[in-house]
Amino acid sequence: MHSKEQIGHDEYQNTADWLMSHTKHRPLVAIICGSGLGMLADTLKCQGSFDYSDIPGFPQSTVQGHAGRLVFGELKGKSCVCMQGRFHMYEGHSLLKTTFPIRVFKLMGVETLIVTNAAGSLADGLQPGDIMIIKDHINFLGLVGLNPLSGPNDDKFGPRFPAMSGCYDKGLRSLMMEIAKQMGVAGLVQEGVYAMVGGPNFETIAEAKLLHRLGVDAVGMMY
Ligand SMILES: O=P(O)(O)O[C@H]1O[C@H](CO)[C@@H](O)[C@H]1O
Ligand SMILES: Nc1nc2[nH]cnc2c(=O)[nH]1
Repeated sequence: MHSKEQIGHDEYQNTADWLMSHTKHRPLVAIICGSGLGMLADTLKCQGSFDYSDIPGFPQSTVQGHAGRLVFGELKGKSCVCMQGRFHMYEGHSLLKTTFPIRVFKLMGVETLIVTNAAGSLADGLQPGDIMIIKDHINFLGLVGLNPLSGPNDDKFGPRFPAMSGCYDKGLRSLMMEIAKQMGVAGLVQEGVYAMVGGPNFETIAEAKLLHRLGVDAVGMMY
């Protein structure tokens, strides 16, 4: 990492404490709503929401279609927190800032993180509008050293050298497939490999061909 930026444990804790003192919800699940999925948060019951600009330490959303709001509430009886809008590196945020909310959620007791995003499909058989469940990823930024985990390690958040072989939970992936079958939309859902690039430009034709040959099924700009 070339940036010397660091965020101390206290800063994450301050934000987590502020949120916990401003909501009665104690979510175990966090959902990041990508482009086009913000309306999911509007369906939560017993809602309480905060504009990112009112939350101490939180970065700000600058992308159209990302409301910039943290919504707490119940989804099918489960307490959860939804990000209506995420932070991207192409907006000018450091990678540490793009991932800031995740560590805050961890400190609030969240155990399951569901990430969603808009992406470009490269796989044969993956049509615009289909849903791809991420089974593995290629982090092109990480491969060249641009990683939010670079810098001094905070052991309270995890080990210095985290294993990545099981980072997308198999049980949750199977559950999602099962639910798609029950809903009669299994034909629109498949598993695949996601690649993260910096954006904000979409890929050239040559880049898309290269990614496809490398085994990438969908490409996007979310970390
Ligand atoms: O759902 P999000 O994160 O916005 O994902 C994708 O959609 C936007 C481009 O259309 C980019 O922000 C890209 O990252
Ligand atoms: N990089 C990238 N991000 C996207 N977000 C939505 N579509 C795309 C795409 O085709 N490429």
